[in-house]
Amino acid sequence: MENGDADGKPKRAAGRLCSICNQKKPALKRPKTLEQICRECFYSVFEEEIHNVIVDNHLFKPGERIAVAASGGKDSTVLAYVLSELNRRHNYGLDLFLLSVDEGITGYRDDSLETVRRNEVQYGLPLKVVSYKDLYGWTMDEIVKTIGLKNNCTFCGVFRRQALDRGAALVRADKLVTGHNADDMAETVLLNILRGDIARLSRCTFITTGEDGPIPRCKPFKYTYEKEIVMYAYFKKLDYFSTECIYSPNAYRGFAREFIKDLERIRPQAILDIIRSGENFRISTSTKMPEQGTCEQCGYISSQKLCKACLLLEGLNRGLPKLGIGRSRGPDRAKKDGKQRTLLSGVKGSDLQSKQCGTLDF
Ligand SMILES: Nc1ncnc2c1ncn2[C@@H]1O[C@H](COP(=O)(O)OP(=O)(O)OP(=O)(O)O)[C@@H](O)[C@H]1O
Repeated sequence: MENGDADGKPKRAAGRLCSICNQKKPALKRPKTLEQICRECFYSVFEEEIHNVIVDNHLFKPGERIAVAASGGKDSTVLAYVLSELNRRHNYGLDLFLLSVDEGITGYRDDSLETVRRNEVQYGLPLKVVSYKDLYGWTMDEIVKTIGLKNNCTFCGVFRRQALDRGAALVRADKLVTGHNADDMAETVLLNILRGDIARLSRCTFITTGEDGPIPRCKPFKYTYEKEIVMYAYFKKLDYFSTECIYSPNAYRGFAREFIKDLERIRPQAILDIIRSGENFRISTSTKMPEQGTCEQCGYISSQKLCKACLLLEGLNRGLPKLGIGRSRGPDRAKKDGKQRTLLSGVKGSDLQSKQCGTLDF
């Protein structure tokens, strides 16, 4: 029996000492395992789990330039901090820097970018900012004025994905890392099941994606719980921005989020189980998948003639902002749908099948 008292009862049961080091008083109940542990042991398991994920999945090679997609929020702030610590401690030999996208959302992104600018100094990581205005000629404030609140996340998700790739190319990054965490991953698995989106379901749990695209993206927090990220940021007193986007109610994802939180309350392991079931999902080899090519207009990867960003931009610039919105329809369905043809006159049939909103893709 470990650490037995004279009466034979283990000390751990009394809950007086950290269940890892058995020396210090516990400071928290670890959300992932419900163990009572001290602060130092929490830092160490939190950081070492991330290190193990990095090593086991061969995420980086020495000498690589790594862009940390930094929004100023808790996840990417903790990611930038922990990666720079691990890089030093384990000699990864990485050249790290911060990459931020300014979507042009007054009262939200301007404030969070201030946080990233402070992080640049605090962590000694150079920062590059790219903006929607420079890349696309539109800010999100202007887009929302044109299209209203509904569907604005589609524009933002598609544009951000491409903006991060373009920013990473500008600074000659070898890889991009994002702060997507285990909760985000489990939500996305659920959402892709609910939508019946087989293609995305099969790839949304990959730790690295886009190896055939402009730049590979990695998610070192794939198995890291959101609650632990918040605790880590809190105990370490990291400087991050915690306001929600003013344009993003994102109700559908919100339901999945609440459901995951309910499951977590009953059984914390549920988050990892959902990720594992997504990982074990296999598509029949006879299922036809979209072929990847490049956009005729901008040269970005696309399975259609025009990439989704160009299609959305074309709609905005032509005063038809709904042009690229909505789920794609097969050509037969589109042919039968007279209304659709009128709205999309001048746009070729295949454009209707452009990729959907990037928000369900990591
Ligand atoms: N404007 C941005 N600039 C750079 N990276 C971004 C930006 N917005 C999101 N990201 C990247 O995408 C990840 C997921 O973003 P999302 O908005 O879904 O998350 P979040 O959970 O609020 O993350 P965070 O706490 O880091 O803001 C972020 O952790 C970050 O790495």
